[in-house]
Amino acid sequence: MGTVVDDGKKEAQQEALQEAQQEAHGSLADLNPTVVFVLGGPGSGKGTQCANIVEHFGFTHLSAGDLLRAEIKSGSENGTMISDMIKEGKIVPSEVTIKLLERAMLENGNDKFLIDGFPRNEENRAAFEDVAKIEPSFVLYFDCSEEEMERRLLGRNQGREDDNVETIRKRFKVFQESSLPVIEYYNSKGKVRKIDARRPIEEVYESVKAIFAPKDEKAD
Ligand SMILES: Nc1ncnc2c1ncn2[C@@H]1O[C@H](COP(=O)(O)OP(=O)(O)OP(=O)(O)O)[C@@H](O)[C@H]1O
Ligand SMILES: Nc1ccn([C@H]2C[C@H](O)[C@@H](COP(=O)(O)O)O2)c(=O)n1
Repeated sequence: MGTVVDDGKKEAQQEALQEAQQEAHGSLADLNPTVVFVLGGPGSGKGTQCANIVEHFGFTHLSAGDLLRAEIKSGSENGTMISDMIKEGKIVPSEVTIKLLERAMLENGNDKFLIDGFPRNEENRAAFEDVAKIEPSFVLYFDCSEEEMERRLLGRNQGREDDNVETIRKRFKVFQESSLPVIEYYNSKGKVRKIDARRPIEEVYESVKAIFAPKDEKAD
């Protein structure tokens, strides 16, 4: 049985979700955007490859992690909670992340989005489906070994508070336990395009390109 505090928190989360639903029905449904989810372990190269796709295929890149970090910087009332969760490698409640994604999509003006690092768990996936009523066209999955991802993250040098060995290992565990089941879910629907992300950046991009531009079409 939940405590009064738990119940209050759940109620607030539900209210926030409902609010997001109301906003979304009117507008995201009208926009009816093309969405590609970009998933893979921390440091698998999602952001790096998204930058290439944006340049050649006219998508807008929305990184859930970047939106959450911007929310912390903005001084929002959720900032401390988001920051604490990111430092622990934990996944922020869906209603917070979905609101940020929704706002970013609606403000953007494009109708083709790469949504990077989302959905990160079943709660993210189900809540997004519920609120946005959007099915991804497909899911790009960058598959990489933990050893290689750790090497890349420790060399990333962007001053991220979660790029330290202790948090990186927690992020790997969360990826294994919570994010892989989401990839499995989409795989069972034939939506996953898996890419061997252990190779050099240019080689990985060759495989990415083949997915976005079928043989007889050329990227800009
Ligand atoms: N194929 C690659 N080979 C070697 N280094 C790479 C490759 N792809 C990306 N990198 C480097 O690895 C680091 C992590 O890449 P990137 O930020 O794109 O990963 P990510 O999957 O978006 O990570 P996160 O989920 O933590 O945000 C960066 O320093 C990037 O330059
Ligand atoms: N859907 C998401 C995406 C990200 N986060 C939090 C937890 C992650 O460890 C952190 C960094 O994400 P990244 O930039 O590595 O994709 O942001 C989340 O809670 N929910």
